[in-house]
Amino acid sequence: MGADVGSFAEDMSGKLTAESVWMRRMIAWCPWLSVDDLRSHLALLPLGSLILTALVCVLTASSLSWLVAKWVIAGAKDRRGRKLRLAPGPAPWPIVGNLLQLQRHPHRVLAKMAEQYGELMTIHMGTALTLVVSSPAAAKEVLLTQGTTFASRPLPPTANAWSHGGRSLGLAPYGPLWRKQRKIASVQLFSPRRMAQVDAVRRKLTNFLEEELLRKGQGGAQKQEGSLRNVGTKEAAEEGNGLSPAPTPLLTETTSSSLPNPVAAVHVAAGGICHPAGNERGPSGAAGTMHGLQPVHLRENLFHFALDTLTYVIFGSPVSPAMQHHMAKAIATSGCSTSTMRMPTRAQEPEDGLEDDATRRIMSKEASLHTMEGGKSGDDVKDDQMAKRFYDVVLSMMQVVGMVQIPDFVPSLRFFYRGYLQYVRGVSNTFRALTLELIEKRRIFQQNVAGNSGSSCTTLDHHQAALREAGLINPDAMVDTVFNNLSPSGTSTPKNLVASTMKDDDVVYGETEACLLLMALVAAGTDTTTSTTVFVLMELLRHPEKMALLKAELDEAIGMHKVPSETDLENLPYLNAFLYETLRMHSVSPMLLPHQAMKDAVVFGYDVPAGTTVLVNVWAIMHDPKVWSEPWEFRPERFIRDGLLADDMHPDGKNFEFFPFGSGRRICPGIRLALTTVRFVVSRLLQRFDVMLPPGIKPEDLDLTEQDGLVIFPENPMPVIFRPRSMG
Ligand code: HEM
Repeated sequence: MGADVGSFAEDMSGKLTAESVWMRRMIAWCPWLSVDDLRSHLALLPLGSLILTALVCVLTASSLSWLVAKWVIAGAKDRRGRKLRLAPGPAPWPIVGNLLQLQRHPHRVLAKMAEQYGELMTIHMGTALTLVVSSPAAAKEVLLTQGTTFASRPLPPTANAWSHGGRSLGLAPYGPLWRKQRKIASVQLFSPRRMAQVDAVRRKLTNFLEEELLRKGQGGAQKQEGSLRNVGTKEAAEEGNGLSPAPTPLLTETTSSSLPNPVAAVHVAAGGICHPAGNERGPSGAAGTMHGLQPVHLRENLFHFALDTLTYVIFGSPVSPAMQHHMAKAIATSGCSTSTMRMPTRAQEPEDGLEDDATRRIMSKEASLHTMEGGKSGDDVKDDQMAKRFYDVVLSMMQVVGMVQIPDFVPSLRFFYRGYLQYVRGVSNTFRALTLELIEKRRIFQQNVAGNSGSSCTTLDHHQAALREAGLINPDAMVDTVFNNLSPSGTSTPKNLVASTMKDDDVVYGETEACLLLMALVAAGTDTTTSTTVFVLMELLRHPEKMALLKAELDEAIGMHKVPSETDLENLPYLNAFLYETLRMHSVSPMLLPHQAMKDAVVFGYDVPAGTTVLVNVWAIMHDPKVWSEPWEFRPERFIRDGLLADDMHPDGKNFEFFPFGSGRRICPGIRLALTTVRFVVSRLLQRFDVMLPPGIKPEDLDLTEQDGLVIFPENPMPVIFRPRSMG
């Protein structure tokens, strides 16, 4: 160092500038630096000082904003000027508050924060004061003890645009309109009578689902009429059903080794990487196949199943392409002349399972209950794509309404947001148009039933009779009661049967409100059930030994062939425990839907001003080691006591350690429908199939990380092989 300083002094002799003084100092402080080093880096000085200045500015700004925020929180006052005592929480940034921290997996981030700040925590979603609830006791307090105070919903611009100003059941503020919608839903959809209807149609639709999964697994083109109904049964063996018993494997087992990543290979085999919207296109390759069966993506198939169940009960008929096919078949086999009807065969279908355009036209024209001779239904092609359109619209809705949208909470940014809101309104309007289409078709159908007494087999009443007989038309759909007097154009306010029986008629309840109610039921009932079923299947695949236990329980109690009744399934401890454990691990609505304080309140000594958004982090509670031992372990056994399902562990909203459907006034009204549906589908699939991972994939390869949205779903769902058990 001495030499360096000496040479430096020589070089610089005679011009001892401020710069050289600075260099000397640097060398004195940092003995490892040489003069050459410093000279070569001299050019970087301006950049360095710029960065330093920026850093200082950022630090100063954040400290100041932190102080300001602290001051704002500490100084928050109520309307009477009284100083508020808010629950503690992380310091917010100016303008955006804590939003930037919540961009991915907000339920997990908030659970982590709650470890530091406690069961009640204040955060700022932009300018919106938000209370986060993360313990059973606090959840009970806000959802039950003070349930009325917190029963409302906040309505940020996205939700507002989606729900036409909060007129949709799930997003409506607590008040007369919500009460009326909820009551109509309870009486008209969730009544025991209607649930019996659901049970009947579910049995039928599950058969079709099984067929569809097998058809897709076989590559989508094999002829399989009636193939599955008998799979694995004695009758099948007698009939020589092509699949049973133990047919010769169609292909030698293929592994995905030609592709470097087995998981990627499987997605390719199942029709491409499964993007968030669930790519369910037909199989296109042999990688990942087993006994000639290819892996099938689950989301769209299960979604169609849930959608068909609901559209049958609500609008009178299923809408998925597969069901359109079955309806066409029912008409064709009913004795009606087929001269006007070209029956599509499965072999004609393109691999994605959607029929070609000509077939679509035929099916929508001839087979759909919505379409009658004389073709009043308008666009036939659109008709047959209805399920796809529902699927797209519900997924878009889950994404737009479910994600944390910064401008929702930052009014000053809304100007840049108008295009987005336009888009949300567009999605909502598409949904509404679809719903109105179904309502209109039902109206035409009913008019025809009333007015058509012709007996010709080419008239609609013949088709309808055939479909009724096949159980594919619902003679008593919910929409008939909700809209008992639809106008032909569907635009004027219908007289509403239900409305006239309700006491709180002070509320406007017209076509828009009725339509939004039906939309809410379809939206809330499809993706939730689908996602839960997918998570159950994924957990079964992740735990083969538990799948074996569950199969053994089903085999022993029900056998492989009997269609179980609801009571049969309700009484199976392991099946229910498995479902509950899945709901605990992967509650598809991890923070329920947001609630809102309707008036000033005090919770556990903390002030909660009117208008505060309340997020109940049920995911955090169901993963809290203080509440659940080893919460990260998947252990259905925790729900079983003395060999029976523990009766205080039901997700009916009474147990605040386990309430994936919420609790109190806004509890999910579809709880029973959801539980019976998932139970039934899972049981039927296990009775009929060996549900398997594609070759090369190990249980531990399964990634169940959640994809964010209003309803969460596995980000990378694994396609699955459904092998008829008779082949095993
Ligand atoms: C596994 C399936 C399901 C789960 C996990 C689930 C969960 C939930 C949750 C957590 C809420 C919010 C509760 C709250 O904010 O306190 C909710 C609300 C709702 N759910 Fe479900 N749900 C499921 C299936 C269904 C089904 C099948 C339907 C109907 C067809 C349905 C209809 C609704 C409606 C209409 C609401 C809004 C209730 C209101 O705001 O008053 N859900 N659901």
